[in-house]
Order: sequence, then C-alpha cells, then structure tokens
Amino acid sequence: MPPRSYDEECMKVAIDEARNAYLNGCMPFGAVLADENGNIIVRAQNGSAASARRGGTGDVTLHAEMELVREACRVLDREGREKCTLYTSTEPCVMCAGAIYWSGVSRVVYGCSSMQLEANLSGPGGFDIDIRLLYGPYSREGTRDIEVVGPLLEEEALIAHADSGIWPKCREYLEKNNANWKAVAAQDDIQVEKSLRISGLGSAPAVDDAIVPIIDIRGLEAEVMEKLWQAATNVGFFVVTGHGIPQNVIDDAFAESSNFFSQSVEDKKEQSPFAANLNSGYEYMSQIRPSTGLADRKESIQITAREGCMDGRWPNDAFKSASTALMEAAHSLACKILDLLEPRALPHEIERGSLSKSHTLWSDDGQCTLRFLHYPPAPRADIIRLREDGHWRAGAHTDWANVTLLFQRAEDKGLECCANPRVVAESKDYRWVEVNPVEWGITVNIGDMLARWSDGRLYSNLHRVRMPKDAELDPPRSRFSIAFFAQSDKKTLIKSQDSEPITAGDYIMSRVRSNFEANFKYP
Ligand SMILES: O=C(O)CCC(=O)C(=O)O
Ligand SMILES: [Fe+2]
Repeated sequence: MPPRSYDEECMKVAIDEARNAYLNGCMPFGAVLADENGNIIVRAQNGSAASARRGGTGDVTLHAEMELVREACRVLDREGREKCTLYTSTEPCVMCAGAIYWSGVSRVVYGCSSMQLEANLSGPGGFDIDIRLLYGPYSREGTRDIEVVGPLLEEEALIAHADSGIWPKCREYLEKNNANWKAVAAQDDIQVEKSLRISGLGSAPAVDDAIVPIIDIRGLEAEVMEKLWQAATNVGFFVVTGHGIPQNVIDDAFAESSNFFSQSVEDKKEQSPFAANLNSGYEYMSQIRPSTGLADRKESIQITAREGCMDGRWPNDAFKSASTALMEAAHSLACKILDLLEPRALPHEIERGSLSKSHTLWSDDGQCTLRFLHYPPAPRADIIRLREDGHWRAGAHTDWANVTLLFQRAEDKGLECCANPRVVAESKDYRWVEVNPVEWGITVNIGDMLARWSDGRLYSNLHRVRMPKDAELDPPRSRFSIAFFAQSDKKTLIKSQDSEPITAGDYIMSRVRSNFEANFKYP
C-alpha cells in the first residue's frame, strides 16, 4: 500500500518517542496514533526497563504499542480507533500485533523491520515476525484486514537504536554501511580526550603566566562583546566580574554543598540516587575520564533542570532552594554571555537570541545542569601514592556544554587550563596555566557544544583539577566548587557547516555515556 503524505512526519514523532524512551532509561521503542488527517492523538514509549530498574513490577508487557493501545482505548471509542493509523518505530512483536488487532485500528506503519531487528539489533530469540503474516495481504481467512506500510524511515529508526547504545551490533552495522549515524558525531570530541592518554598529558606542571582575561561585563556593550570574543576564541576561558549575582546566593549554595557532602556516602546515595540517563543525582568517584582512564578523585551531585529529573533526588528543602536560586542566577548570566557571543559565533542562526532561548529551565526538554563538586581530603601518604599512580582530582577534559560557569571558593586552588591552546593539537607540547579564584569573579569557559556549533571559532579548552601539592597536604583539605553547565534543550539541532547535525539531547547523552559507561545497565 502506498504511504500517505503525513506518514513520514508521524513516523518521525514515533522515532522521537523511541529516543525519549531510552533517555528515560527504557528500551528504545516508541509509537504514536494518528487520525485520518495525520493529527497525532496518542503518543507512547516503552516502559519495561524503567519499571524493573526503578523497583517497579518488572512488567514485561509495557511495550510502546501496548501502552498506546491501552491509552487509545481510554480516549477513543471503537469507531474512532478504526479511522486511525498506528505508527511504531519498530515492527511490532507478536504480543503487540495481537493488541493492535483487537484495538480495531485499520492501518499500521512501522520504521525498522523485524528482519533488521533480528539481524542487527537483538539477534534471534525475540518474538517478532513479519506482521504481514498476521494481517495484511497474507492474513488468515476471516480475520480483519489491516493495511501495513513499512519499513519507513528505517535508517532513522536504526540510528535511534544505535544512539541508545544498547545494541552493539547496530553500531557495527551502521558504521560499516556508512549511514549517517549521529552518535558518531560526538565521538570526535571524546577522541580528543582519549588521545591525551597516549601523549603523557599528566606530567607537565602548570605555569603561572595568566592568560585568562578578567572581563567586567558592566562596560559598553560593543567593548564587552569584543573582549568576550577575543577570550572565547583564543583561550576559551575567562573570568567575568560585574555579573550581578549576589554573593549570598553563591555563599548559600556552598553552605548547603558542605552540609550535604559532610554526610556518609551511603546517606548521600540514598538521598539522591544517581541516574546516568538523566544526568542527575549523587555519584562517588565514578566518573571515568577518557583522558586518564581513571575515576576522578571527587564526588558530585548533579541537578539537571528538566521536569522529573530530580524527583526523589533532592536531598532536602534547604538544598533545593539554595540550588534552584543559584541555578536561576547562573542561567540568566549564561544567557547574557551567550547573547553577547551569538552574533559572531553563530552568524548562520537567523533569529537573534535563539541560542540563549534554547536553554529552558525545568521544561520537559531542558538540559542545563548545576553540579556541586567536592574533592575529598586524604592523608598525605595516600595523596602522594595516588599522584604517582596518575590520578587527578579531575582528569583533563573539555566540557560538553555551550558555556560553563564555575564558582570557586577563594581558598581553593587547583584548576588549570591549557596554556597554549590552538597550538597544542599539532605539537602535543602541553603547557598548563592556573585558573585561580578571582575576588567577585566567576570563571567561564566555552564547551564543546558551542565549539561544534560555531565550527571551531569558539574554543573549548582542556582543563583539569590537580591533586594537592606537597605544601597543601597538612592538614588534609577539601576542595569545593560548583559548575553550571548551559546546555541547549534536548531537541535543539546543533547544525553547522563542518559537522553532522546532532540534537543537543543525543550530544549530551553520548558524552555522559563515554564518562559513565558502567552506570548504564540495561536488562
Ligand atoms: O572543580 C573545578 O574547578 C572544575 C570542575 C570541572 O571542570 C567540571 O566539573 O567539568
Ligand atoms: Fe570541566
């Protein structure tokens, strides 16, 4: 049967739902129901994995199509359902095919075929067949005919499967077939960090020649813009003063941070369980940097400002109110800086202000993250041994964000950025410069998302947090910092001349995965 004019549009939404499913920790399957004019009436995602992992019932029937049929029966009568088409990102299994049959829908369109599912995703052992054997041209005598269209947009459907990271065979298949696999795009940035391991990055000590400019952003707009541009394109790091964030908002957040981290690891885990797929919650020495292959000597609690991410993950009310206040203030400042950088950074973005507008707080699509960091103290002998074994408080990395705002306490040194960026990529002669706290200043750095979006005009510089020096070992001291990562909303398309387009959601997920691989467990 021929596709209809709106079939592709509806299929794209079903594939989107598949992506949302895996971002929510479930298997990557999605489905939608549309009326005869292509208006989407119901959307559904797979919910199986989440229910098992979050201590639910482990219900294995929560396939996207089952969820969709259940909801369709609630919102439409039989007559209404008969006029509808069901779109599913992957050809239904036998269980779902049955439910679809009983629902009365007259048409099914699928993305990825059962044949592909078996050949390049799950392997044999599923309960999937060509649904035309059940309904459509080969249906058994007496059963109702259901029109079947598919595969449709199969490559897009496969890419969503590959991006989910749960089907290694699918990656291999797409790599071999040179398909436009978007997750590969972010691999370039991960490669930069990995390559440092080979080049002996850790050994060069930091030099003291300040190259990180301090910019008072209260000045004339044109002048401020020029200074920010020079800093963002040459060093990728700068300190802003005159930013307007009240000191008590910052102090309150640090006070709550210190309260939270003073508890036992078990208590912290219980109060804010880590969810890698939501980039939220508390982790303890589990972020493995591609540059070192070792876990950072730190603990952190990540607050991702997206609806639902922090449900059951706020340690207490005081922490919540201090961190949302700082999130709000940091977000406004980040938007201001992005607005000032945008005209030259993204000349191809037509609508001015679209960069900062792509950072919504607490929407269902938001990705901005506030991260409280604590680098625990340790006895002298331990630190010396760890240093010798190549450990870092934070191994060299670039940030994933558009921009990062870093709040440092006056007494905490240790952050270093690459002193000779732009040159170093070829020479491998790494030099490092200290990025120390500046009174009333907030450190800002460009991240990979904006570097990619601007085709490298803005520079995402490597940085790291060193272990304490000998003179800093007695008494053993903590280091605290707070980072705000301004990251575009999940659906934002990062489109530039030199790189494959990728959504900001896929971009962040592939970076989270490269750092927290061990935390992704699928059934
Ligand atoms: O703690 C710091 O100073 C830096 C933290 C950092 O670079 C990060 O979390 O990305
Ligand atoms: Fe960083």
